Amino acid sequence: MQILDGKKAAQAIKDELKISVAQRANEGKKIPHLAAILVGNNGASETYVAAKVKACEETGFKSTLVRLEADISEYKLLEAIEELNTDPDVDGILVQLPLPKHISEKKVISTIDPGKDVDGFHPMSVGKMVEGLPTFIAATPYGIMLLLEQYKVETKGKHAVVIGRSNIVGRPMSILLSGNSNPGNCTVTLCHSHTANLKEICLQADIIVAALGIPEFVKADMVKDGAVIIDVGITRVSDPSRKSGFKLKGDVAFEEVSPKSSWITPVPGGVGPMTIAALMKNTYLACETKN
Ligand SMILES: Nc1nc(=O)c2c([nH]1)NC[C@@H]1CN(c3ccc(C(=O)N[C@@H](CCC(=O)O)C(=O)O)cc3)C=[N+]21
Repeated sequence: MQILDGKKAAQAIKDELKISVAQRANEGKKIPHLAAILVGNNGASETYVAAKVKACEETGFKSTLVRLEADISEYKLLEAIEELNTDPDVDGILVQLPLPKHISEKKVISTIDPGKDVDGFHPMSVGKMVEGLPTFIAATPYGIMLLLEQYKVETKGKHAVVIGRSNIVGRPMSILLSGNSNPGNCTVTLCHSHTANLKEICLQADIIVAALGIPEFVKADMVKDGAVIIDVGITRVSDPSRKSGFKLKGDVAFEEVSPKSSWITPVPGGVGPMTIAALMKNTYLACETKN
């Protein structure tokens, strides 16, 4: 068993970006600027957005955090996005999900200027990704691809089983892994809550991407010897022995699954930090393309 160390790989990406940004500054060029919108004060969202702002500071990016009340109207939120769309200094826009129930996430995502869509959630970005055209790729699937690349994990000809069909992780992941480049060239099975014989399908997997959001769902008896395990889950479960009152659990039962795996991502320290590194790469790309 070997660890796919997302924390380390993410640091390497941020170090590279930091040098590129310093070089741009030296040449008198514009520095990347990420604007994040946070609606309400969901605890997990606060943590993630704070981590994104911190990553900007570490790499020399400019960042702006726009905080809006949980009861803001959809119209007001769309206005805030339009303002960032037209601000020439802003390169990347991210609206932290999930949003309050009264706001349409689809409408919000579609309002973001596709040239600034560093989350890669806009239908235009998704369409380009499906066609294999250069575009912003959603940060979590992109981060996973970068991690596989960094550790030179062989994917060609492998059977990848993706569990979870969300627009932000499972579905794009299935498309990227089946793509005609490296990493990729997998045969992909996309599983979800209505999949019959999930255990049997998982047992055939050379690569499992667990992105369903149920803590410790993937058990040892679902995993073939030598499989590569990518754990996208990050559920907060209560743990009174900790200062924070919770600990993070992945979608994989790490203790029993890891001995069977060839490669495995830990939680925390796996996919999470790579998500942020990928977002930074997208923001740098947005800046470079525009300026
Ligand atoms: N518009 C939008 N874009 C996103 O990219 C987005 C989003 N909404 N909503 C929620 C998910 C989740 N997400 C994570 C980012 C970092 C960590 C991360 O850094 N995790 C650390 C631990 C952080 C902690 O202590 O909680 C780790 O796994 O090591 C996790 C999850 C981005 N998402």
